[in-house]
Amino acid sequence: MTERFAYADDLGPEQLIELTDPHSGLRAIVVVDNTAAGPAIGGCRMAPDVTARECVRLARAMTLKNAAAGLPHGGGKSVIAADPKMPAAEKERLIRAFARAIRTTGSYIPGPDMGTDETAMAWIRDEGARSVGLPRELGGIPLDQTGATAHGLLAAARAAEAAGILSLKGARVAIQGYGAVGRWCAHRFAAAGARIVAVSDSRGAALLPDGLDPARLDAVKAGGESVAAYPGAAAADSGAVITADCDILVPAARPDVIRAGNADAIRARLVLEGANIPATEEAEQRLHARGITVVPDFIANAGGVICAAMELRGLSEPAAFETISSRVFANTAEVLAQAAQNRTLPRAAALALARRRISKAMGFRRR
Ligand SMILES: NC(=O)C1=CN([C@@H]2O[C@H](COP(=O)(O)OP(=O)(O)OC[C@H]3O[C@@H](n4cnc5c(N)ncnc54)[C@H](OP(=O)(O)O)[C@@H]3O)[C@@H](O)[C@H]2O)C=CC1
Ligand SMILES: O=C(O)CCC(=O)C(=O)O
Repeated sequence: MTERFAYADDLGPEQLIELTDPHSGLRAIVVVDNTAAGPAIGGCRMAPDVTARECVRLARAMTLKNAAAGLPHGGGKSVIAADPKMPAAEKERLIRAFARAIRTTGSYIPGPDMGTDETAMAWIRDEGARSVGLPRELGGIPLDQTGATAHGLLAAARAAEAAGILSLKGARVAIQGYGAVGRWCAHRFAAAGARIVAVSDSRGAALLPDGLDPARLDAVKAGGESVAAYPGAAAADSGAVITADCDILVPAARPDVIRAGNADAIRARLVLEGANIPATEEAEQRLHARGITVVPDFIANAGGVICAAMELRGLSEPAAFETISSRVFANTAEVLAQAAQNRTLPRAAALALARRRISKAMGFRRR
């Protein structure tokens, strides 16, 4: 029996649920990690190669993220094992089957994540389940369409700038992933005076030391091509972005892309974790030893879930965005200051911050 509880520790997970439906072909996992602070919020991911372990790790990242951001929410996550690029009608059928299956799975509220978007959240709501990150027409603040997470990542960069790590103006930025998070990062960092020197998607990368224009990147993607087709840029493998010559690296795609095997080749001075769990523990330690600052995922990419929580409370879009920048800036500043003072990794400082809040919330529970 013990192998059934291989993931359990002092925080969770409270629930790990496998969902299958032979009729629709649904195969999904929901993990509700910890609900001491309130109902669990976390994205619903669709990818062909997701695992239960990945979902457990992602749900834990949400527990830490929501606590660090001071939200009255616990952490959860769900993964649907399927190709997100399947025909639209098939995808809608699968998401709707997922929604029907989670109507009774307790305390979990999904939002958009890799392979899902605002429309998917609307289908979930339409099937009678809860969801956040809804289209405006349903009273939502569409967090992917508005770039909520990138807004927070820029605030994290500004906090790093205030801590004297680098200057944003003229900084060379490399971004892995050109979806909801990566694309908006390109736009926001470029607007803040940085230069986007490398970008990738699932099919390849584009590198241009003089700078890629986000509007042209959008046009390339809108034409159905990979960013690697950007006119005048050097095309490379998707992975090339990780070790590109840059000042700021923003991984904004898959887990564990920064690992022992490539950590020593990273040339950035600042890594802002836009993706969830993009670096292994060993890799973060190696980067720290080389003087590279890593702002951990659950601090840097909290913009999306802050937006989702503000939507649930009926706040306006400008108020939600103001909350994102102030909370992500303050948390990043605090984590960097604590890490410098205690000579620890920023992740260690961030964990201490989040765990303090979770412990307090858990202290109010019946024993
Ligand atoms: N959406 C949000 O608000 C939030 C998302 N995150 C995290 O950010 C990450 C990205 O999410 P999101 O932007 O929503 O996802 P999307 O599905 O919108 O976009 C994912 C992007 O990653 C690209 N991609 C997939 N595999 C690879 C690969 N192996 N190498 C390079 N690029 C790849 C995709 O390529 P292609 O364009 O070819 O499909 C696409 O451009 C995830 O880790 C997610 O959990 C974190 C906080 C909030
Ligand atoms: O609810 C959301 O979609 C955003 C939260 C999320 O999944 C994340 O931050 O990874």
